[in-house]
Parts: sequence; structure tokens; C-alpha cells
Amino acid sequence: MSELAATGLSVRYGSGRRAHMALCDVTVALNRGESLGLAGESGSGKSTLGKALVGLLDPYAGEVSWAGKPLSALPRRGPGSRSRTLQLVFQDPNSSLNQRMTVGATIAEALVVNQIEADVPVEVARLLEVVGLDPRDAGRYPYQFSGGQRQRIALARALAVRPEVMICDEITSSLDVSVQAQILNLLRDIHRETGMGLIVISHNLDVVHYLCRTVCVLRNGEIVEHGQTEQVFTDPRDEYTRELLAAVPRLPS
Ligand SMILES: Nc1ncnc2c1ncn2[C@@H]1O[C@H](COP(=O)(O)OP(=O)(O)OP(=O)(O)O)[C@@H](O)[C@H]1O
Repeated sequence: MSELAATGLSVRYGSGRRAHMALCDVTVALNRGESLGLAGESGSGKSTLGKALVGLLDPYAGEVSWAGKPLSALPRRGPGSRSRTLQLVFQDPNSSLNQRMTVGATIAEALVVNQIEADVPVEVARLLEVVGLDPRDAGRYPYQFSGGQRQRIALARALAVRPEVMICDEITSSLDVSVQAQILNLLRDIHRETGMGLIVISHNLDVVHYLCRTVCVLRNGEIVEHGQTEQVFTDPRDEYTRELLAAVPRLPS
């Protein structure tokens, strides 16, 4: 039994004539220590799947479970709760971070709300260090940091709860290339050191290739290919995956 599993998952937006099935009968699984990329063109359902996997969207059909139990059966707070198990980090740290709270208070809040046993100021400093920020900056506000630094703060807040699985939705898309590389390296190191499961949503196939051992390719809400990243990237079985790979812009040499 896999720890995180989506089985026959369908998600629908709206109802009646306006209903749109954004995910159709999707089955994926992930254990601690594993890494899975979700690739596919814009609108293929990657973010919808990410949100459904952490319980932010309810399934229209099928189920998401953790260790065999539906997400709804996990305790609301404390050890074993959904937020202590699964953390989703979004593309835009500006909208996910409270601009009125210092970064120290933001991380401290995640520790307290999730009932993490820790010496809060010490743990805040440690987390800032883990993501490559200066603990002396704990008293500063998000707007006083660069985009890349704000994404590091969002990662520190997610890491504060020591999740079993972290889902990163396009977290480097708005950053310039050198900062992207720093964040990707940081994520890879954290994944290796903590052993948490990692799901990476990206339209950038190089990002998925760099971080993930396995990949699911989505098209119109369905999985069209699923396998070892190396195999899928070198010898794709599905025509759509081939097109996706061929469409990756290459810099002239
Ligand atoms: N809140 C919503 N209400 C209605 N339809 C939505 C909503 N969010 C997404 N959709 C639709 O569901 C489909 C899947 O969207 P989703 O955001 O999951 O795709 P994506 O692969 O993450 O795209 P992108 O790479 O552009 O972020 C799209 O057709 C989209 O228009």
C-alpha cells in the first residue's frame, strides 16, 4: 500500500451546463522518499491534481488516501493531521505569505498552529538557515525580500511542519534562471536529507527531469504516460509526450 494514493480521481469545476471535468479517473501513488513530477501543457490539470492531493479540492469521483485512510479521516490538528502530512507550496509567494507578518512570525505560526514541539525561536532560526536565509532577518517583512528569497520563506514555512510529502506547484516559474537553479538545488538537497516525498508540478520538463525519478504526463485531465523519468524522457511511449518534449525551447548553440 502506498502512503499517498489517488485512486480513480475525478475533479469537476462548476455544475450543470457549466460543469468542467478537470481531472478524469486519475490514479497516482507516492511513498516517503520518492519523487514524482506532474507534467503537461497549460490547462492539463496539474494544479487541480496538486490541490486535490492535499484535500483543497474535493473529488467528484474516486478518492485520495494517506496510508489507506481517506484524507477526510485524518485528524484536524496535531500529529497525523492533513497539514502535518501534506504541504503544498504555490508559485506565487506574494499571495501565499501574509505581508503584514514578519517572516519569523509566519514560520512561528506554522509551528504553533500545527502543534510542532520545538523551541520556537530556535526552530525559526534553524529553518531560515536550512533555506539559505540569515536568521537575523526573522524580523523583516516579505516585501523586504526578493522573489527568490520569498519563495525560500514559503519553503521554510512548509518545512516547519515536517511534512511527509511536499507538493511544489510551479515554484520556480516566476524566478529568473539563476535563482531558479538555486531553489531547485535547495529542494533536491532537502528532499534527500529529510526523506520526505516530493511532487513537482511544472510545465518545464527540465525541472521535472532534474528533481523527479518518476513522472506523470497529463493531457486534458487524464494521465497519458506514467513511468521512470529517464525512460519517459528518452523513449516516450505516448505521441503527446513526444510532442511535449519536441516543443521544449532549446537555446541556439
Ligand atoms: N477554479 C476553477 N474554475 C473553473 N475551471 C477551472 C478552475 N481552475 C482550473 N480550471 C480549469 O480546469 C482545467 C485544469 O486547470 P489546471 O489549473 O489544473 O491546469 P494546469 O495544468 O495546472 O495549468 P497551468 O500549467 O496553466 O497552471 C483547465 O481547463 C482550467 O481552465
